[in-house]
Amino acid sequence: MSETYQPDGTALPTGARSSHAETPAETHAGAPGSHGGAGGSGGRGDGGPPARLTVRDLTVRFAGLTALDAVGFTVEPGSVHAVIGPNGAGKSTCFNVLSGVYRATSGSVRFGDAELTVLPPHRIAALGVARTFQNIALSPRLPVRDNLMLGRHRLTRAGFLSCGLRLPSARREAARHGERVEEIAAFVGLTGLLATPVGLLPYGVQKRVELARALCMEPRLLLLDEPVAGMTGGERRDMAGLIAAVRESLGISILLVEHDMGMVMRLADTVTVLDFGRRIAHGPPEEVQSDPGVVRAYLGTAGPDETADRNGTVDLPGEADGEGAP
Ligand SMILES: Nc1ncnc2c1ncn2[C@@H]1O[C@H](COP(=O)(O)OP(=O)(O)OP(=O)(O)O)[C@@H](O)[C@H]1O
Repeated sequence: MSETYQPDGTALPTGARSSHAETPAETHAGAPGSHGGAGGSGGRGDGGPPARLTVRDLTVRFAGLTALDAVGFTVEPGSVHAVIGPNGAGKSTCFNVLSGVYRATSGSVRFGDAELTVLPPHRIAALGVARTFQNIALSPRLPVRDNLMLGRHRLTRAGFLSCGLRLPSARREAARHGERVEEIAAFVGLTGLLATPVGLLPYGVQKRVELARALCMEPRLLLLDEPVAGMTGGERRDMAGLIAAVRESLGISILLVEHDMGMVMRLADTVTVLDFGRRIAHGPPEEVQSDPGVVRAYLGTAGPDETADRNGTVDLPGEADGEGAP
């Protein structure tokens, strides 16, 4: 891992944006890293400046099926960008290409100066791209602290031998990572739960642990795959507030796939809508919401009585219940 570690010790960028300040960061326990991080191993993923993500002509084919068809969009540094669309639209495929799990058939994904389509997942993570999953991917028997420490793994400089021998340098580094984990746990509201096995926590709290683990990677770009799926109304509100705080306090760019339209409309600066692998709309949430093509994609062409077509879980644009409100 040593080649991926950047001991820059810098703070994560503090967010300067305020257009979505409905949920102030003060509701969380301070921004981790906004006061210098936890020492040398607490630096941002690659020590570089916030980077733009540019997706161009991205195409993915599986045998005879085109899951993504020349899709393009840009995620500006420090912004929240949502990718939405009915079931099977290609959202997860897009995320899987961005994180290196799937190979693109053609097209380009640039993150800063790096071309992601040629990199394996661990190299993409090393550039500061962290991901959470639709289904929780944590170790349920391990306490929250250990799950978060796993997020620090790629930032660890000490080698196998020095860790095994418990050399002072390795101990110091482990202590710094431990402090950083505690800072991030406090920010996410998990301080009292660090010793609790993840499997014993309510679902909504587990989702927060997942987000905290992604933050432990010191990302510059967070890919959140349906972060409020399966949550209660209260849990959704908490998570929406937390995502807003991550952006406001840390300035991390966020790319979000989410079916909760209330949450998308309130959190996102820009929305890209996919349908059958094609981009059918793109722009600010309020524009996209009233786009006839988008309404048609969600409703189906047969009319509003057939709202349960491809899309049993999605609130239709304009019908958000506000549960996702930060
Ligand atoms: N590994 C794969 N092999 C073959 N087909 C796939 C694979 N992954 C996705 N697909 C197909 O690609 C299309 C897009 O799927 P994808 O999961 O990206 O859609 P989605 O928008 O994320 O849907 P959902 O909202 O239901 O998660 C679907 O037709 C799906 O069946």
